[in-house]
Parts: sequence; C-alpha cells; structure tokens
Amino acid sequence: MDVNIVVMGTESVGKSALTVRLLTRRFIGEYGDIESIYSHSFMVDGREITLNIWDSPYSENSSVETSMLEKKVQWADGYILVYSICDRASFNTVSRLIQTIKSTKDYLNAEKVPIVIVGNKRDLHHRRTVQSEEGRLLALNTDCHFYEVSAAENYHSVLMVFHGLVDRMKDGKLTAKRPLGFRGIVKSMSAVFARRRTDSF
Ligand SMILES: Nc1nc2c(ncn2[C@@H]2O[C@H](COP(=O)(O)OP(=O)(O)OP(=O)(O)O)[C@@H](O)[C@H]2O)c(=O)[nH]1
Repeated sequence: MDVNIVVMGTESVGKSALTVRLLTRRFIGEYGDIESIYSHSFMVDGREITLNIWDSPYSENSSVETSMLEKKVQWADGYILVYSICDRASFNTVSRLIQTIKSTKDYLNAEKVPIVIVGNKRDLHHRRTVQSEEGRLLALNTDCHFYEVSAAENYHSVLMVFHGLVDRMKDGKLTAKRPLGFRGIVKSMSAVFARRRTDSF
C-alpha cells in the first residue's frame, strides 16, 4: 500500500525535523530550505506500507503559499499539521489548515478525515505559550488525532505520530495514487546530508 502524506505548518515549527527524525532517527539541528518528497516503508499488520512524505519550507510569499497549499491538499491522503508549543500563531494556522483541508477534499466520512495535529518542541516547556489542553481540545472538536512531541529529544514519539496517521487512514478512505508531476523535487535522503557536510551526529 502506498500513501501520500504532507507535513504542513508555518515557518520553523519543526516540519523537517520531524520528517528527518522519522527517516533517520536523528535530529541534525538545522535543515535548510529543502523541498522533498521522501519515501519510507514499514510493516503494519504484516503488510508493507510505503509513505511518500512531502516536506516543504513555509513560504513568506502568501500567493505562493496559497497555490502550494491547494496542490498539497489535493495530493495528500493524510496530513500532519505541525505547530510549535512556543508559537501561538503557528497553532492558529493549524486550526485554519484543518478547515481548508476539510472543505477542499471530499471524504466519505468527514469525521474520519486523516489529520494528525502535532505540537512540537515539547522540550522547550519553559517557553510554552500553547497549553497541551488547547491542542487536545482542538483535536477533539475537529475529530483529529493529537500528539505533543519533541523532534529534538525523542524518536519514538515521532514514530507514533506517523503510525497514528496510518492507523487513522486504515479506517478511512485511501484514494488511489494519481500521477504526481512533482518528480523534479523528489530527492533522496543523501541530499539532506550532502548539503550539511559539517554536521556531526
Ligand atoms: N528545541 C527544539 N528545537 C526544534 C525542535 N524541532 C525543530 N527544532 C528547531 O527549530 C528550527 C526549525 O526546524 P525545521 O525542522 O527546519 O522547521 P520547519 O518547520 O521545517 O521550517 P521551514 O522549513 O522554515 O518551514 C531548527 O533550528 C530546529 O533545530 C524541537 O523539537 N525542539
């Protein structure tokens, strides 16, 4: 089974950090502006699932961001919406993204729309401006899953985010793959490391 997942959220909330954590189990600190669709496979209940994960930097240019948003929402079967617990505006954006996704895509069962809300940077609790309860309540009110994680500190919780989304998708409607037309931005993970020659793990 092949599923498309898009990781969305405003600037610097940790979209790349979460994606790279899943793929490499590592936190490398700085990620640059890398636009990529990564493939990652794992077994669930004896079946191999391949995730195509689209991670892109947030664009300051609102017209670019709006047109990309539409493409991403149409392309994806499942959504990971990330905010930083230290950034209230990023939380508000997640709330808006949920409405956009729900109004853009037709789901057989709107309550089962495969969205996972992620409050990242849990390790920075001393700078917290969004309480856990607020994230939980948003998820409850919009029928989404919710996780609070630290991509910096913990691989396992990041894994749970992606597994939680796949579980959610199993319950809902998985659409057939469409031709993507995004080959130009597909890069391998080696590109991530090639750019960061000075990284140490
Ligand atoms: N303390 C802490 N820092 C984090 C965490 N996740 C990401 N960061 C840092 O936050 C900054 C932004 O992380 P990115 O993963 O590049 O964020 P992004 O959402 O992909 O950002 P854009 O590509 O600009 O849209 C980097 O300096 C990361 O090291 C986390 O869980 N805890």
